[in-house]
Amino acid sequence: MQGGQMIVEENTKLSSVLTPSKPSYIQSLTKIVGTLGPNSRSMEVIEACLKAGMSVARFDFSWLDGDYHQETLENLRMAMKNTKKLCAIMLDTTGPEMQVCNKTGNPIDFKADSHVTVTSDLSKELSAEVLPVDYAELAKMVRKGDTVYLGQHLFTGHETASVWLEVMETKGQDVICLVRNSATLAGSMFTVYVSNVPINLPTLTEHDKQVISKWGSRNNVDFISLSYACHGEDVKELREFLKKQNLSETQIYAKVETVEGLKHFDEILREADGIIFGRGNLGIDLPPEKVFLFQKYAVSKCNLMGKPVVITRVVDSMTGNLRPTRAEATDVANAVLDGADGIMLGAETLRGLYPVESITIVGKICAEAENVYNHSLHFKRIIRCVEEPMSYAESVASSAVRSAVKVKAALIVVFTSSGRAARLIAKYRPSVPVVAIVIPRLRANSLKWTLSGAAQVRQLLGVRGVYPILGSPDAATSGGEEPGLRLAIEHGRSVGLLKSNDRIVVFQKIGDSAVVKIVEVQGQLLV
Ligand SMILES: Nc1ncnc2c1ncn2[C@@H]1O[C@H](COP(=O)(O)OP(=O)(O)O)[C@@H](O)[C@H]1O
Ligand SMILES: C=C(OP(=O)(O)O)C(=O)O
Ligand SMILES: [K+]
Ligand SMILES: [Mg+2]
Repeated sequence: MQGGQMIVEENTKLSSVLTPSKPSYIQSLTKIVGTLGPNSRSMEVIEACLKAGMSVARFDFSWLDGDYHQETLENLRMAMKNTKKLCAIMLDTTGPEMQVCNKTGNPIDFKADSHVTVTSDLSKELSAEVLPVDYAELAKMVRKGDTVYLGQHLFTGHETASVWLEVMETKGQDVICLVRNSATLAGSMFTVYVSNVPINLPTLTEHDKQVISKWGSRNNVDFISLSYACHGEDVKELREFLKKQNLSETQIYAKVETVEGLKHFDEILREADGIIFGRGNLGIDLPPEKVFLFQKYAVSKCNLMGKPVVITRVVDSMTGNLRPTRAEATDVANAVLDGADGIMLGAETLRGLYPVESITIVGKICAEAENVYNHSLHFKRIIRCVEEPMSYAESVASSAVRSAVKVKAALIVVFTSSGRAARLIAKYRPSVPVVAIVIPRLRANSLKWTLSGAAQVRQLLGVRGVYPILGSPDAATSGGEEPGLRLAIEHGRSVGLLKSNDRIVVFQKIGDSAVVKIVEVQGQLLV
């Protein structure tokens, strides 16, 4: 393998900048998580989002109730049926978050250098001078000089969409603040965030537990995004809770978005199934010049562990514009070059004017970055860090990725039940798509038999480069290995990823051994 030491392939040609990329069935190997809300909840818009490349839908319970999200989810289900595109479901917890309710929905103008009283007295009316917040301990937790941010639900980095307040003094349950920038806040709810001051509530609140046990169970959610994860223990606690709710298959993505989370990043990563790198809040907790540094560390650690990592808040300005800023577009590409598995869109899809365009443009940027991503450098870095002796599966999975490069394969096919084998292949970041055939398993509890597989398929939709399909439970037993492989080839052909004489690399475990083989599309064995 070549590649050199640069983060992009050293043989990248300047002329490629001017060459338009060919459209492909796969918009990008990097996955796109879209937050669904008022501007992205109709079946038509969701269909367009799926076609544009959204493969995970986030339901943010910081805002509105289960009935509202249920309606959106029903639309998503119809949209999946109509487009024949799968999408995973992510429930995002509220966590210890403070909110201001704007009952009238009228926009509120804040003027720089004016004063505002933030109070926990909820009988007070909301205005540009008084902000009632749903947290009784607020005045006790802040001190003179602290910074309080106030923004629309999913506040963006735009100073015109969020307000920065400086604490002057506290009086009883009131906090008197100086308004630092002029802004107009619209919408029915504003989020309040005090930079670097932990709020005295558990990461998984009682409200979150209720939402998970009702909405999460009813819909068998694929992922929980655990907001404000601060310790490995937070993830463990949620895992225990999920078991009790009969949701033990649900994966946990810890949203690391505070300095507390940063301090305990390694233990959080150990416990979680994936990480959401929440730059919205982190961008407030950390000085702007430090965020990239944590991003590099976090993405690299996730890559080494082979756990998916999703970067948030990339194209904030697309909330109101058809094009991202130059800095945002470059930032998306850099997240891909860092090694991110996914990009999460928040305000852009939830309440932005251009949800579909935001997904499309992010997908295009990701695809361009993937084209020049230095896969071999990544491969070498990962393999250097795996302890020896390697597990057989890891050794063979990495060989599968290497073989795919050497024989210029068009696809890698992997058989998996839990999804583990597909993640192992993805860890080595192949430059070609990985079609994961998920073989369902029959499971029994004291009451009934169930087939696993559907959740594992959807969960792989969050892993860079992996395209899961559900195999048949008897593929492994009836007629040997061919039916499963045929399914992958037919799928690859039908979507234009494979043509005659293309080679594919197959990774599978048979009994206790893991094997790689190289197959030509006609079915003729080359090796
Ligand atoms: N060619 C094939 N066709 C159909 N099923 C296969 C084929 N190769 C392997 N399998 C089955 O796929 C499943 C993969 O599961 P497993 O090896 O446990 O992966 P993981 O550890 O990722 O869950 C096994 O049940 C295996 O028998
Ligand atoms: C994704 C983030 O948080 P939220 O869930 O509030 O959108 C973030 O802070 O980047
Ligand atoms: K949330
Ligand atoms: Mg956040």
